[in-house]
Amino acid sequence: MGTTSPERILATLDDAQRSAALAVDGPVRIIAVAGAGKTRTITRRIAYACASGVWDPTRVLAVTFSVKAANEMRERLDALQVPRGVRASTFHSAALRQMREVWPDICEGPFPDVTEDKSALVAQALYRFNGIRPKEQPKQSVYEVGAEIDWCKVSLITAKNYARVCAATHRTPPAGLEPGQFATVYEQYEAEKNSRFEIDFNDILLLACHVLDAFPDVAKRIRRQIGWLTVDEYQDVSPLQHLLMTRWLGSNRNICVVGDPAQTIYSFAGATSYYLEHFGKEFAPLTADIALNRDYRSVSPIVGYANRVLGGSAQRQDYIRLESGRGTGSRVMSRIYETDAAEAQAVARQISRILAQGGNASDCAVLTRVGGQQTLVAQALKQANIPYRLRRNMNWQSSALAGTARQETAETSNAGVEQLGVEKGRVTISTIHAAKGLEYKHVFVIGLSEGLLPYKPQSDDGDVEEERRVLYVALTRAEDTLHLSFAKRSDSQTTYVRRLSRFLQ
Ligand SMILES: Nc1ncnc2c1ncn2[C@@H]1O[C@H](COP(=O)(O)OP(=O)(O)OP(=O)(O)O)[C@@H](O)[C@H]1O
Repeated sequence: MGTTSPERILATLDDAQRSAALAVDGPVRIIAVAGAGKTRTITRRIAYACASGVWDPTRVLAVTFSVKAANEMRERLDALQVPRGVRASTFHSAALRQMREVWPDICEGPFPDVTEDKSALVAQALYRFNGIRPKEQPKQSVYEVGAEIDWCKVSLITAKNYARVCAATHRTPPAGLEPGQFATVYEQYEAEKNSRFEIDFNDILLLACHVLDAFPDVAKRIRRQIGWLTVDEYQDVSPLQHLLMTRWLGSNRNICVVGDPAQTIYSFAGATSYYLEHFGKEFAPLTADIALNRDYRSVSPIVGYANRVLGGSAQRQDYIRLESGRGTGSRVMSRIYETDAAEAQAVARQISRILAQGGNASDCAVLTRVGGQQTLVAQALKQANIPYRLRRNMNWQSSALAGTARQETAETSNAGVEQLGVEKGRVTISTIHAAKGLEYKHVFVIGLSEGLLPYKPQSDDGDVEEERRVLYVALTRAEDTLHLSFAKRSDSQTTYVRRLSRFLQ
């Protein structure tokens, strides 16, 4: 395979992207709005530094949060003919690989198994606490307790500290438990896991932090493999991931972070844009601090709409205004329907029209706040003989482990493909969270009413702000046309009338 010349690698970058790619030493922050080409910029920065001989490819690590994003990065690096030694992976798979590699030097026994069934551990922990047999534990409680244990771990909160954190932050434990009771269940979970000689996903990172702290020789070996570290989606880093990042670096300052504070949509799971915002202080002085504000993805009416949604925020000073990198296009369409079924059928009709005009099904996406909204849309597309696939986000952390059979998102599809031919593909019906990082020519965002977006009118301002960012992520997936809608009632029998989402008023 030939190599691409350093200058050719930079050829398709604009001035701001180019200056980010040229800053190959020391701490670099790139704040990029949606569609600003951050993936393009960081992959070309890596390719340029390797091709020009400044970086040793075998010591380059780029981490991101999902298997999908890591695969995408690897594909782009391959396309740029970056030497194989460059690693693009998730935090979890990078840490797991390191731990498996060094384990024989620090421990006699085998490396523990990564648990395949966290719910079983949680159900067992609840059983030890309340005496209800694991199989009879309410599924919702098991899910919520599992999510809270994850949140504690990524937030670096131990069972011992949990009650204090709840008191200080007015946090309510899940499943009707008191803080002290939840702490007991959390302890039981840890005990059950240890007794099975298993670790969970967060333990991989906790273990890596511990090994890097406690075994200086091993730490030196791991750090030698990470000469240049790039962290993508840095607005979604958790305190645990940040801790690991600092342990990987040691005294090394070759760190590049890239992210968008307006796309933080995982705060509920412990992610925080704090580290992106404070990177300048933490790693001062920075070699480069670059803002990419040109959206190359969306036509200007969509960019204008996304700016309006962010502009309505009390935190708008934290977000960067988008500039359109493309010309003008169709205006954003907004519609109100009588019922959810009418909304779904209208979306199917509009997609039929796009297809009749020669469009591809794979260029269309219907985005929903929650998975439950997808059934009616799927039925309507099926009735209209339009092939589709469903994307739902699984637990975002368990999706972060590459090299297992796990998929980034749960995907199912209907069998109508032969109607259109494979080359015309399928319409994507996706939750907004699962569509993060993706782009489609035609996007339909449905259910834009109070209660659905923002999801459940929430009392906490922080939660509502996160919902605004979720909407922003949805809007900025669209390239050419954007269709917004909501239905007044869930069905014709319901008397409760929904109101338009506050974000669109
Ligand atoms: N300099 C450029 N010139 C032309 N097109 C560009 C340029 N930079 C990026 N693009 C295009 O803009 C779109 C978005 O780029 P990319 O997927 O790299 O963005 P991103 O910043 O990672 O997106 P997001 O954060 O919204 O997920 C892509 O279609 C890409 O090809």
